[in-house]
Amino acid sequence: MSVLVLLILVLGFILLFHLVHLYKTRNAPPGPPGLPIIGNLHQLNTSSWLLFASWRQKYGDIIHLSLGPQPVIILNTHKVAYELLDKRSAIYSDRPRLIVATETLTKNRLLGIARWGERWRKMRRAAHESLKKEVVGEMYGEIVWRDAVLLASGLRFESSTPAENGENSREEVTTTLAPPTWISHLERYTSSLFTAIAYDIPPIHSTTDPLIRSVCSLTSYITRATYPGAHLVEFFPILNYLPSSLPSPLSFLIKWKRDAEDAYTRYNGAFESIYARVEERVKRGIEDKKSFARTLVEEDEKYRLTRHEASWLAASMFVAGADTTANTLAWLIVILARFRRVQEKGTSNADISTDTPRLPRPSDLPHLPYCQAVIREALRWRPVDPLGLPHVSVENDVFGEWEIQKGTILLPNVWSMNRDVDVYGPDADEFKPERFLYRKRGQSEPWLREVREEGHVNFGFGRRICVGKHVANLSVLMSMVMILWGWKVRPQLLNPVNVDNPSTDEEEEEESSKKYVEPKLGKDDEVRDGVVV
Ligand code: HEM
Repeated sequence: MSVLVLLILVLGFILLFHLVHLYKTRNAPPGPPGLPIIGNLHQLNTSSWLLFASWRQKYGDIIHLSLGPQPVIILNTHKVAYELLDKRSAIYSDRPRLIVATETLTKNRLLGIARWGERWRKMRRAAHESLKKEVVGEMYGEIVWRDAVLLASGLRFESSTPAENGENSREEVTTTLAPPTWISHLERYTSSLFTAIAYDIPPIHSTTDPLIRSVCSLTSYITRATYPGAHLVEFFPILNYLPSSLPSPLSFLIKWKRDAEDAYTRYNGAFESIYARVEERVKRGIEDKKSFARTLVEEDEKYRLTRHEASWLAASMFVAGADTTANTLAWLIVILARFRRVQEKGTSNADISTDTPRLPRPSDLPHLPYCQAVIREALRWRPVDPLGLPHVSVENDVFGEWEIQKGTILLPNVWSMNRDVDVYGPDADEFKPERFLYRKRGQSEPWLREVREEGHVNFGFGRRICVGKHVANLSVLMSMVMILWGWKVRPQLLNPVNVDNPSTDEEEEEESSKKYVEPKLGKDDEVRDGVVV
């Protein structure tokens, strides 16, 4: 009898919860129906951007979902994203409450996931002023160049075999790198670059350097912790009140807390001590190159950051920059290997026309429109952040005929926006750098088209737009140009003949390219734990 009463009570509660939910969302934008309590949680998968894009036909540009009690809105087009996230950014610039990643692991001091408020504003201002387009080239151009040289030359030292010298003075070398190796080169490069930008520390040469491991481990901890469904406590915040030491068998309920608190102590110690070293050098008047941390120390009166905030802000640079940039470069390598024509055009654009062959310099980059177009197209075509970063509304709002409740999570579907045929035309799915180029009458060389936000939305929106986008563009372009200048990138051969088939005959080349292992460009194989793909 009592079991029956309990069952009726539970079912009654579920029904009541569902009715309240339906009432609250009666004016929300359209979306797929969900189940009581869990809403649409069961429909999410590891490439939800594809699912959301497919829902566009049925429900439209703006779609409402419920993840448990959490209202979520998917923005599938530029138009709705600009209307809400750009034009109304005073309402839509908070981040979701993340008990593990934001509150416990980073104490709300990591800029990318910090909640909207006074601390975020202070940190954002300091970051914005030190990473503006006008200062980036001048402050970090040399560091970016040095690390790009190290990346291109570093690729040479694994299983390199000198080939016959060509007629020109460049020695030709063939290197075969398995994916984990070339990807770890990219990770070494971006960790080295962004720790140098943050603190002006010497370049890191080894892929197994402890600093690299630590940067990668924090980034992957955060990306895993921010993925929806990663921790039960995000759906049941009451678990946050359990003491850190629960006896077994209940201790698993609180393991996330012990792990995140220990990790916070470790990372905080490392970030504060590296920042204190920069402070010490500034106080002693030691002349160093510019670095982000150095600017924060020198301008501390202006920005009014505590040391705790400043040291986490400096760390925010490499946490936000290293993984995104390494993955963008990884896609570029796949693209260069896959599209030979693109590589050839890029190489002739990067082979700077001087009489003496020399390494490309940052000052050459504005004169390489084809290479710039390749970067834009790579970001558009294979966004490393297909669902951007979530924004949260801080007020109730009305958009057209719909209501958007305070506390709603808005997910910009970058993937869908970057492939919108209404914006890019019927060839939106194709990799085509030429879409960003045009020719002036009477001139043979192409020019880079002026387009809004470089023709893609990978860097996000409104007041939370990527603060490091100018450094990202500079470093990705410099390193790609350096790789093109020094290397030919080829997929590994199934049959190791014709590595560099000099044939110019189209058909023969087409035939020989069938012997290459096609790099996988499937839609389902691209997820690497978390929000960065
Ligand atoms: C290709 C590389 C990169 C991509 C695709 C990328 C993308 C993004 C995106 C989508 C956001 C969130 C925007 C939004 O909320 O609407 C973001 C924020 C951010 N990015 Fe980047 N980023 C890249 C490189 C970098 C680099 C190199 C740095 C640092 C030097 C950096 C620093 C940041 C920071 C600090 C934030 C947080 C801003 C805030 O929340 O106020 N990013 N980035």
